[in-house]
Amino acid sequence: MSLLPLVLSWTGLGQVLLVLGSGLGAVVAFWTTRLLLRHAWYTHRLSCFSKPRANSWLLGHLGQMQSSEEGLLQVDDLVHKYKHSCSWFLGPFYHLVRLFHPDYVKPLLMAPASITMKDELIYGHLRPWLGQSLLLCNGEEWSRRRRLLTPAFHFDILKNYVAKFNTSTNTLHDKWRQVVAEGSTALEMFDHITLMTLDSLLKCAFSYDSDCQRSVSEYVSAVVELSDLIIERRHKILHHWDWFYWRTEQGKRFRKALGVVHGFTREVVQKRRALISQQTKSDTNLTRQQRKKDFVDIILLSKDADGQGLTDEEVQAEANTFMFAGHDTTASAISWTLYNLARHDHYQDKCRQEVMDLMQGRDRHQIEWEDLSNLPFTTMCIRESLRLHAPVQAVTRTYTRDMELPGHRTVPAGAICLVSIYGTHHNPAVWTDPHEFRPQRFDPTRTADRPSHAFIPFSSGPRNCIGQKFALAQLRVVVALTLLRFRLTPGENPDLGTGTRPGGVRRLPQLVLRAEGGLWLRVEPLNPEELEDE
Ligand code: HEM
Repeated sequence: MSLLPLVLSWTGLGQVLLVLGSGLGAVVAFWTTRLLLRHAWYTHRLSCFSKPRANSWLLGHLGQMQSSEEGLLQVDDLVHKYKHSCSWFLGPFYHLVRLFHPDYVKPLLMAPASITMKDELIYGHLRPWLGQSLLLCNGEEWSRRRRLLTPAFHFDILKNYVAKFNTSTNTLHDKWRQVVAEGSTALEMFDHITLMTLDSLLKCAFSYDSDCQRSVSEYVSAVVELSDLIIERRHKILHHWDWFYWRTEQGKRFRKALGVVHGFTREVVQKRRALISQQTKSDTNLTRQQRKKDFVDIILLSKDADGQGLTDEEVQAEANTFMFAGHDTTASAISWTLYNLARHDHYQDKCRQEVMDLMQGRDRHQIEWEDLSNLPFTTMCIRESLRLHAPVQAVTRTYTRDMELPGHRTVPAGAICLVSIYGTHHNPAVWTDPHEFRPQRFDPTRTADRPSHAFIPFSSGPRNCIGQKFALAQLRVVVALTLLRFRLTPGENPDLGTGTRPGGVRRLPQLVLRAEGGLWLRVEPLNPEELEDE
């Protein structure tokens, strides 16, 4: 065999490789130059903001942000030092402005939705689960959906949910009594309360009684799994790359849980659509009214001015979002409120007295819609807890045009604005002793004492939380019924001997604010024999 063809083919291959190599080199050089120029441009445009010390001119603050107690203490330091805002960058890729003063936050949150975008860095991983839903879409598409969904959160609809909140809370309390009777001294709040919020959301969204507080529900387990996996994905930089993620163990688990959740929602929506069209054929006023009973019904029937409604896929996306956005956030808010009341027994007693006065003369513990506005002090405690332990720590936005802020500072179009709810709620320029639990701050006669955007647990402006009235109603029902039936005191994780120490917990900012090792409280039934009958 002659060596000549082999040598020739190697030479040819060498040439091909040389051409490919130089082509690839040119592409890499082009993109690197582009990235560095972009980096230089943003660095220049953001120089009007103070910049905390970075790791290097290229890596910036990469690796400095932590999802832990230390991360929150770091925000406290930034707020203390920079008062309103600072710039921050993660390698040459992401350029951020961190904002933590009401005067700086306000122009951004109040900007028209048409120029406001949700950035993919924070929200992108939710897309496979929630699709192009209200939480994630932008521009005209967002406006259309918000118009179609707003009726589902009207007072007249929320009223109907209050009975469901009572029922789910009763189940929670039955479980607590049982666990206490079996000898447990302390309970982990998040586990119990997350199941309770999922239980009530399933009732409100789909009229579905999952019994998930007492038995394992495949759907509920899948929702919890998806929430956990999203947090895990955020922390692993390689997992941000879709192609890689879907091949990992976690990616496969995510897909499996997604199958369960999407399958459930699809089935409910399709069955309900069929039921509605069947009922439309035999249309009477009665059937019309019966139909408008849960979230899926309402959004299936919702129509634009031009008579267009949402498709089945769009309804599914919104129902998934309702479950996602509603369960962890409300569970966090309820858990932290109970924790704060456990640590301040004089406020707990005062709230309990308020609820007992309200219940006087009634033969059963049932909070009605009309009662919600008659719990002023309890509501103040809830608001103060939402300030001190805001479930959502920050929201991020980008803008399609430059945004003017006080002090002649400009955020250039495309830069990520990280609005720190935690920082704003703990800014000493706005709140005296911001780390103290003081419900009096929310005395209705004192609202004029603080700037309009000092308290933003539900964000603000056009993209604020559509579910805030729903959440506040549920919070009041759960807190009121809990105080009627139980005395709360700080407890300890029996396995670790840590948890809710008198000195406080280590906070854990994930998708929502949680506590490392859980939030442990002692729950002591107040009138066991009377409550057995409920
Ligand atoms: C205490 C409980 C809650 C808190 C603290 C909370 C907080 C928030 C925040 C901060 C946002 C803005 C997110 C962003 O801009 O990226 C938001 C948006 C949203 N929330 Fe809530 N939320 C709560 C409960 C709920 C509930 C119960 C639902 C539904 C049942 C819900 C549904 C939504 C939706 C759909 C959006 C997106 C609105 C839009 O972009 O137009 N939330 N929430």
